[in-house]
Amino acid sequence: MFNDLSSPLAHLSTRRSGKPRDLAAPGPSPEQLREIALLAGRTPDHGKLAPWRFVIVPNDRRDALAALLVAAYREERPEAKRAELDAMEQFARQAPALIVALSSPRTESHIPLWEQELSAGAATMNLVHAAHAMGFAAGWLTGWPAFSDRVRDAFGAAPERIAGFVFIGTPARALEERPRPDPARLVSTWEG
Ligand SMILES: Cc1cc2nc3c(=O)[nH]c(=O)nc-3n(C[C@H](O)[C@H](O)[C@H](O)COP(=O)(O)O)c2cc1C
Repeated sequence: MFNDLSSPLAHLSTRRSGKPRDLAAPGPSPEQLREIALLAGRTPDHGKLAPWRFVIVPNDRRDALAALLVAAYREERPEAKRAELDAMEQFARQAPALIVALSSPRTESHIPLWEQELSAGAATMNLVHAAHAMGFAAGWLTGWPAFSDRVRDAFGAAPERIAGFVFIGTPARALEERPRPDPARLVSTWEG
């Protein structure tokens, strides 16, 4: 069984993301989506900088997102084939709900950028955890859109970066396990 919510430990040991393209209704309500983002604000960060933020993409803005991704992709790759543009459209439209997680580093701070970016990754993971704790499944994607300056500029401004597109909904097909790290390589004991 995946995503067993009977206890925090049960959830951590059965946690499995949903594939965004396989996420269907029901998704979170607008209030739940906001709550998910607020819950992810409770993330460790050195220096209390909160070097991340979350942008909710309402469903009535998905067409606008699709148009943005297609235009940005075409601008960078004028020779793009129809299938590539279709993939951008599908990316923007998949799953019932979407939150864009931004890494928002404070460059004036003495806290190293690396630490701020680590915290942004942790905050994005907490978005996934919050969505799962509410009974949904989430999937964290980056792909081409996360590395396009034009797309980033539609959500924020440099030096911000898109940490991830977190899609949320209910798995329309049974989740399948993916390979997990070899415990022998994953954990060792320092022998000094
Ligand atoms: C930073 C980051 C970016 C990712 N981007 C993609 C992506 O673009 N496409 C993809 O198929 N999976 C991507 N993944 C992996 C998915 O989130 C994947 O479904 C996830 O690793 C499933 O693992 P889980 O079941 O342990 O949550 C990304 C993961 C991370 C952490």
